[in-house]
Amino acid sequence: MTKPRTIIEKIWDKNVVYEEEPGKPAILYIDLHLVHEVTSPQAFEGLRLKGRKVRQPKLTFATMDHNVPTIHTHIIRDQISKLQMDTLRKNCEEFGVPLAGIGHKHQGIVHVIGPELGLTQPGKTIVCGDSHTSTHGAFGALAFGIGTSEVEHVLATQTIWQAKPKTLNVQIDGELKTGVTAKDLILALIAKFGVDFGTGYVIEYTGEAVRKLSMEGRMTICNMSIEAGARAGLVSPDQTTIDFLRGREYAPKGEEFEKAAQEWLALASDENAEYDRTVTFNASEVEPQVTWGTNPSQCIPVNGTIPDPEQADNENDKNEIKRALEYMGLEAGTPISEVPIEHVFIGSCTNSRVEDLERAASIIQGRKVHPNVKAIVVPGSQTVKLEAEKKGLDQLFKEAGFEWREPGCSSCLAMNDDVIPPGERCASTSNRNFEGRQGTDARTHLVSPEMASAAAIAGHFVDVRTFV
Ligand SMILES: CC(C)[C@H](C(=O)O)[C@@H](O)C(=O)O
Ligand code: SF4
Repeated sequence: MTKPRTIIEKIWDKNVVYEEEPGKPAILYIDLHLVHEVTSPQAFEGLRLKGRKVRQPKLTFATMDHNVPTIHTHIIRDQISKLQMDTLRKNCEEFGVPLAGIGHKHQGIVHVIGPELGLTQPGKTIVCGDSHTSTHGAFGALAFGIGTSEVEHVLATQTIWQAKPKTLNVQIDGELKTGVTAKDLILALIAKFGVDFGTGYVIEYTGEAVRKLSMEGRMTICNMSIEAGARAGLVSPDQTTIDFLRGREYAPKGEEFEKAAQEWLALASDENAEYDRTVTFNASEVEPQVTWGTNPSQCIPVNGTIPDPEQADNENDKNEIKRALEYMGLEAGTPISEVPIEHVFIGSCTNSRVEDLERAASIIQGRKVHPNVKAIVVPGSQTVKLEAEKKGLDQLFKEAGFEWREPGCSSCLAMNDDVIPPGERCASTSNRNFEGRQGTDARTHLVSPEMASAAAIAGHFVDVRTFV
């Protein structure tokens, strides 16, 4: 009998091309290399200087997302953004890399378009010069972010040096309650175990609650694995995965698909496979979450109050809470539901797929965005935008007073026009809330799409379960 293996080990064994000795970095073959405008310019320049080509242009796919304006996509005011996008276009032309740039029907956030085009598939090793590459792990792919020099290495060789990852089983039992989402689940998990519990590991999310999640929900939790410090996060493929991929543009077709589906299902972790570490969590206990601080673990249920630094366990925590409260302009003991907001951002690679937008729209029910709030909805891709419009979601949002924008990273980070002004507060469906993330001195509160939508209408945080 062969030893039971986790999916992480199965993908590793399949893709290692050279391993000097166990424990030392090995050369890993990369099945898909995703590229965006921010982390690729120097990598292509490096190839040019060395007279090298892109080894596998067909396994490489580029898009534009971080810098893209979301009002008029062709009017790029920021010169650095413009340069990065022009450079990507030139590089893709010169090196023969497929590009879904501005104006292309597939343009969108790199981690949204990979799955929706079916480029992301179980068992693939996937890299991108972007930390949230972990999103693709939802399909049972080993997907992780790399630095710009590694981007150059992968472009040139289609391989990367990697140390075999340690495995962490995050077993999530129970069931999410009504009104509680995958976003609340991952926020509550990070709140419980901290922003570095995944450091040095690839997480596999297992358990009943994970099996019940849609692919969109799985993408949301895998996306935020990085905020728990992990190298990557993944979910073993099952029927939900297969059903999502069938018929996608780059997925195999006909009999090829059925054959691939059998191979994909066989990649799931074997029963009794051993992990380096296991933690357990109960989904039934999760409430809708709101972050109050400047990292994702500084998070409380919507009916909770802002923590008091005086009650911290130690001096270090006390100072951290104090500093976060100061930056966020919050007082200890205030119910988070009394905190007024000025902005709402529904978007980002965490929560900008059709399902997310549908869930956010379901909260509106004829109500209007609060007069003090500016709320924007930014679909993750052109494909999402089109599909959402077919379902009439754009109308629902617009009638309620939300702005309906063009796809891109937008307010997730302050790298384009959608910057939150200093001192202003934003309920955001994105994944990072550190100081300055959405703009200098801007204050970010991470929430689910439903919670963001409810906050837009109420003008402050509110429990979606009592709002409907
Ligand atoms: C710009 C890019 C390198 C960065 C990342 O790696 O994650 C961005 O996508 C982010 O979310 O902070
Ligand atoms: S949406 Fe945000 S987190 Fe995702 S790739 Fe863009 S900037 Fe990074």
